[in-house]
Amino acid sequence: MLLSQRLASEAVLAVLAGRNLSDVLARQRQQHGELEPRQRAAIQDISYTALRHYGEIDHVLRQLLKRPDTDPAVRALLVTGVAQLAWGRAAPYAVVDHAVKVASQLNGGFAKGMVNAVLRNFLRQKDELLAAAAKDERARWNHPGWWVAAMRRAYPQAWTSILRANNQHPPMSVRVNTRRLSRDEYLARLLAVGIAAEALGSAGLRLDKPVPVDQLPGFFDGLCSVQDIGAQYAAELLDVRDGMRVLDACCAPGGKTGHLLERADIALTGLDVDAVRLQRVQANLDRLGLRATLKQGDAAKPADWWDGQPFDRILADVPCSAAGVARRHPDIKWLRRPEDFAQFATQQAGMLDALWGCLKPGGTLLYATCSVFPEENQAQISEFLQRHPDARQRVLPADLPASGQLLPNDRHDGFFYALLAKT
Ligand SMILES: C[S@@+](CC[C@H](N)C(=O)[O-])C[C@H]1O[C@@H](n2cnc3c(N)ncnc32)[C@H](O)[C@@H]1O
Repeated sequence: MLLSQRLASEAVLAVLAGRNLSDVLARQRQQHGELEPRQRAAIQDISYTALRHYGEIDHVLRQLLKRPDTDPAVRALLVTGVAQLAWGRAAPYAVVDHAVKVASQLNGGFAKGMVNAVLRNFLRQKDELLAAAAKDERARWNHPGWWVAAMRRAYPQAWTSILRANNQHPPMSVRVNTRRLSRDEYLARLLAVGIAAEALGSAGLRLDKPVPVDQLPGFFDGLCSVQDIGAQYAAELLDVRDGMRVLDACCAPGGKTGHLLERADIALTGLDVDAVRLQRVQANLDRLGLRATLKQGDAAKPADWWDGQPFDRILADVPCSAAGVARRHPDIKWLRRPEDFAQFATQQAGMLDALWGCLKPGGTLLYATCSVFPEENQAQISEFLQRHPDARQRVLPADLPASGQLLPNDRHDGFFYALLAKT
């Protein structure tokens, strides 16, 4: 556990310094080839728990630390230690003992005694400290105050359930490759190996409990993909038909690309600005036995990659704050800044405007984000409609909220969809 605690605290330190948790964990795995699967799982578990509860932990540490200028590496070690003591399964004495050993390796070990004292004080006063944290808004909701305020403004009824959902463990869902077998046939195969699931949507199954992908029957042979139920609406909404020319404009890692190709025999171009992420799209298509033309390029600059032949359908699954999937990436809550939204909005508007020019009259563009912030969603679309008199926003099918805004819950993540028809 010593190495797991050290690497988890280093991951939290990196996130608090502004880095993306998935990237940091991936880098650690490359650098520490010796890590066993259970250690990798422990590092992920500790760092995710620490960031899920960071508002509370930060509040607790402000009470326990005498000096506000604690060394950041030592503080990150305390953050992970408190997370383990409050929400972990490891024996408290082992957590404290190992944290002290990690501290002895940091900067000459000056903080050993302090780490020991702070963690023991936390154990002694845990209930009172957590009760005090529950009275502070940032700590109680484990979100930055500006985020809490924004959700309250945008969703006067639902804001508490959104924030609560963001702090829960996400559900795991699969999409059945219906070119190979039906949803119900795959459900029977899951049940046969003891994996219980509920059918949702035309190809979706939400598992009662997450499982490693290698336990999913036929996963490596392309019988299914792991994909949130909310994300599975995209391909359904775009309503692709045999023979259509389709552009998946921000396609990596290819979750929706695969789904579009499973639904009809289409000529699909998958575009992404990130060449490394495009390799994952190809790997996903290979696993599913599907084909697309993949191109690296900027969706806002069609002149660099477009042959001038208009598309019947365009999926614009644009980069966004990812606030709707914060429970899958708990670092997001602490990495985003209010000023990021103006930048996202400018980028999204640039892509939408450019992609609109690539769509056939009579064609449809689906704008999608995994966000719950209105400025990236309907506000963005309302401005787009002002700029483009040849665009109409279509009514969504009745099984989706009329607003297009899916909020995170126990069935799916938070997503936004707007279907735009070109007259
Ligand atoms: C939300 S993700 C797409 C997820 C994908 N559609 C799926 O279902 O698996 C957004 C993607 O947009 C890509 N991206 C960011 N800026 C871009 C740009 N200017 N042009 C094209 N792709 C871009 C990112 O690399 C990222 O892969």
